[in-house]
This record gives sequence, structure tokens and C-alpha cells, in this order.
Amino acid sequence: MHPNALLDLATELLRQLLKFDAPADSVVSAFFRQRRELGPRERHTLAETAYNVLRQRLLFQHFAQSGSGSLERRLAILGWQGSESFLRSALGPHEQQWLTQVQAVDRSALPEKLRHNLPDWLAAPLKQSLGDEEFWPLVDSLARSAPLDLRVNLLKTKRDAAAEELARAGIDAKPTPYSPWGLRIDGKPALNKLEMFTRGDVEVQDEGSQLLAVLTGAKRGEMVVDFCAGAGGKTLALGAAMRNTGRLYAFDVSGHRLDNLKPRLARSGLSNVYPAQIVHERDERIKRLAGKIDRVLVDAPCSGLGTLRRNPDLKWRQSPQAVEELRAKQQAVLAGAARLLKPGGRLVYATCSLLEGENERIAESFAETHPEFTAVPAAAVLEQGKIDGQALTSGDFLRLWPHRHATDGFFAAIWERK
Ligand SMILES: C[S@@+](CC[C@H](N)C(=O)[O-])C[C@H]1O[C@@H](n2cnc3c(N)ncnc32)[C@H](O)[C@@H]1O
Repeated sequence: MHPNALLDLATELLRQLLKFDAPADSVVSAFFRQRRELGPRERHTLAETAYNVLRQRLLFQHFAQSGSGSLERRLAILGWQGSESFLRSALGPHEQQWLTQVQAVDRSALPEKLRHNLPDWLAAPLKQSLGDEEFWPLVDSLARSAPLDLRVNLLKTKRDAAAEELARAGIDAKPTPYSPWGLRIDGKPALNKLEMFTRGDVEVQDEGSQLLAVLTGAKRGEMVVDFCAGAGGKTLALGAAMRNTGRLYAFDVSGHRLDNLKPRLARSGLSNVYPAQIVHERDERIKRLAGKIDRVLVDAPCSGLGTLRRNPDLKWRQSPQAVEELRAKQQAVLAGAARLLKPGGRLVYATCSLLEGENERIAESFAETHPEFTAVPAAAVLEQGKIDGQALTSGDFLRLWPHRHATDGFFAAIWERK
């Protein structure tokens, strides 16, 4: 494609994304669906450029105050992720000069806000949690894209065998450092055409997500509920850990999300999963199962800020008000789900948020109002599975950070019903 045409497309894509009226990944997918003529390299350049702008929006908006042309074109030039000579061949002489000037700016001398590219309401609590020194490594990790992790379906194959099959397809996969089921891949090869993927031997799943299933500890023959199952990433991991026995209920209020579980379930070979749409956390179905369940995972609706490497738009689409609303929901969902457990049963509350407000504070308030539950240290549970619990926890809780663990940000708290 001609450089001018590709730069125009990047400009148009940014125009759509910067409205922030839908998640970036769905905007990008819809944009590509309408332009089937685009090849893989062009798609890669467009998507990476757009995500780079979302990641460094404050810095690029600052630079874009100078220059000419539409704001989105200036941002596309600043965030360009293809070859520089290709980009430059699309630029007029003024744009060339402007880009050279901007590239020469010493970024380390810029104000903090232009270096961390976070809204104030988010930067402040993160600094508070991590301290000034560790805040910057987090910022660096959020500026990069995430690796691609796979969970090997042990019902169908072994981790070594899956890695060998990937190697035969020219894909280098290494065991993940903590999850016993994980493989990590560099880059983003198209996996969904591989036979091992359509056969259900592997699923794409961040190592952190896999560890939530490890913490739930579902066993053969048990009654287990995945309370916020969504498209079932964790359901599939739980079902495999149960060796396709017992009963695993996959609840969610969103029928649409549960629909996305169905093809994954078909690939997985699992027959112990019962997906069901519930109306809310006080649904009749929950009442009927109260006191009967061995393990409940509450993968709560949250701000998703732990996934900023993959979803950098969230820092611009979330707000303190939205987080407050989520906190109320999280408390209600956790309290509703807790009623399911039988004595001795295990409850896991998890989020993919980095914020203490959605994590430690929710766990603490649950503990205060639910004396019938005893806290279980996450490190102890991980160590039973021969995983380095100390490295992954803070106090009683699992606390995963992109810069420390190369996973998305995750939190989990565990209790046992007395
Ligand atoms: C973090 S997502 C779950 C992701 C999923 N567990 C996975 O691994 O792919 C949170 C889910 O909670 C669901 N949800 C929101 N309110 C709920 C409620 N009151 N009861 C059950 N699920 C709820 C949302 O529809 C969403 O799918």
C-alpha cells in the first residue's frame, strides 16, 4: 500500500478510537472487518501505531501542539510503529522538519505526567501502593505490549508435547515461570489456524489468569461455581483441573458473554460444565445451591486496569466514579457468591485491577462482615502446588504486577467457610 494511504488509514483509525465510545480492541476489529483488503503487515502497523498512541497519549498530545494537519494525523505520525523511512515518504517538508524536532526532545526532562502518561486519579494511588521508585518500572512495563501466554489443556496433551508441536510450526514457546500449565510465546503468531488450537490442546490465557484457577484448587468430583464466568477463560482451566468430573457451574449475568464460552467449551473436550445466565447475584438459582458448593471463584467485574498492556484505552475510559460503582458491585457479588459455600468450602475473590480500592479494601470489608469465613494465605496454597508463593503474594493476598511478574495485574483473596 502507498505510504500516504496507510498513514491516512492510521489517522482514520485514531479518529474513531479517540472518541472512546467503545473498547479499543472492538473498534480495531470492526475497522479491519470493513477493510478486508488489508494484509497482515498493514494491520500490524495500524494496530501497533494506534495502541502506541493510546499508551503515550499525554506525551504525544503535548508534542502535537506544534506541527500542522489534523490532530489525529499528527498523533499517527508521532506514534508510528512501521518503518520510519516508509512513514517519512508520506510526509510533507514541514511535517518532516517537525518530526525531526520532536524526536530530538529530551524526554527525561519533561514533566512527570508526560513521562507516565496516566491520568492523575490513577497515577496517585499507584504511586502510593508501589512507592516512587517502583512506580516507574510499572510505567515502563505498561508502555510495552504483553507477551502471549497459552494454557495447555492437560486433558488433551502435556506441556512439553504442546511446546514441541509449536516448535514444529516454527513458534518458540517457553514454560511460564509460575503456572504449571503455561507456555509463553514471543510475538503474536496466528494460532487459531493451528490444528492443536482447533483441537483444544491450548487456549490463549495470561499466566496470571491461570494462577487464579490454581488458587481455586478445584478437584475431581467436586461441585464448583465460576460465578463471573464471562467467556469462560477460567472455567476451562477449572474444568480441566477437575479432570472433567464433578459439576462446574459457569454463571454470568451476560448471556452474550456466556455464548462466547460455547465454542471454547466444544474445543476443550469438557463435559462437566453447566453454563447458566443469572439475573443478578441474588438469583433463585444461587438460593437453590446455597451451602452446597465446594469452591467458588468470583472473578469480579472490575476496572481491568491490570490489563493496561493489552487495553491501554482503559486508563482513558475508566474514571473514579466508575471505579466507585464497581466497588459497590464487587461487594454485592462477593457477598452473594459467598452464600453458595458449604462448611470447609473455599471462596476466591479475584480482579484484574491494580487498585487497592477494588482489591485489599473489598477483601477487608468482606472479612469484617463475614466472620463465618477464615482467611487462607495465598502463598500457602501456591506452595502446595510447588509454586513460589512468596514471590507472588503480599500479606495473605496474591498480587501480580506486570513489571514484577510479567503477567497482567491480578489480585486474589482466599477464604474457607468455617
Ligand atoms: C472479569 S469478567 C470475567 C472474565 C472471565 N472469568 C474469564 O476468565 O474470561 C467479569 C464478569 O462478571 C460478570 N458480572 C457482572 N455482574 C455480575 C453479577 N452480578 N453476577 C455474576 N456475574 C456478573 C460480567 O458480565 C463479566 O463477564
